[in-house]
Amino acid sequence: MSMSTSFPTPILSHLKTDDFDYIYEPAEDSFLLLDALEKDHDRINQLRPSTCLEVGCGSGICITFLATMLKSFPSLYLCTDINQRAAEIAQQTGQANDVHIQPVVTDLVGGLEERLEGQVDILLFNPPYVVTPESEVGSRGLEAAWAGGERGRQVTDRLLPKVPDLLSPKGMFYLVVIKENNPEEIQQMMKTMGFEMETVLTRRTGPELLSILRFQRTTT
Ligand SMILES: C[S@@+](CC[C@H](N)C(=O)[O-])C[C@H]1O[C@@H](n2cnc3c(N)ncnc32)[C@H](O)[C@@H]1O
Repeated sequence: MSMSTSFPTPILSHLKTDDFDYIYEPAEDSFLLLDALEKDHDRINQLRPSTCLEVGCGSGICITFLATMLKSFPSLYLCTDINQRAAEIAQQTGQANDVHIQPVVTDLVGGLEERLEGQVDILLFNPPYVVTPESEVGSRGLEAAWAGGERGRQVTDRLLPKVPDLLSPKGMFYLVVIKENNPEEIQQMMKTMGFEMETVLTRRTGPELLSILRFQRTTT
């Protein structure tokens, strides 16, 4: 039986206004990902996740929300960010919400791949998805939060080939995209790696048509 449960948005009152000069301030994309996780609560619960990983955690709002949602499971909540300040703040966000998350400062999942091989039950990525000149990609500061280069896919496309090695057999990968990222092409790329895609939620906010995509190994 499916139960509709509502989980609180993580407390962020420990953040100061000037923190957002350095890290990504949660916005509609972040909140859409929270809504998608809440919508998928039963599905995620059934997986009994023991290792969850968010790439590009920023303030830590998403991985903290997931940890809060799954509080009854003893699970490892890891997150990475290329921005050191984001990693520091994400840890504080976990503490402020009474959950333990472990941030790592690295590029995508650099240094963790071997250790996490086949272990990740839930993988989250709200990437820098805005279409920008290629030259704007590669910062370790605030620009890294949105600059996605050509079609807004430069960073996302580096993570996709790593997903099959990271995910556990029933693991699920949640990805935030906008229409300009060409989700249909991402679907095809992931299909060749043995994954099927479902769109969990879609929402228009201003000029952005945002979607949350869920990938899981194709069942035969
Ligand atoms: C759109 S923000 C999302 C932040 C947060 N997850 C949220 O939803 O509010 C993208 C995040 O990815 C991080 N990021 C960008 N490139 C990265 C990379 N190569 N490796 C790890 N993190 C990266 C940025 O620093 C930023 O915190």
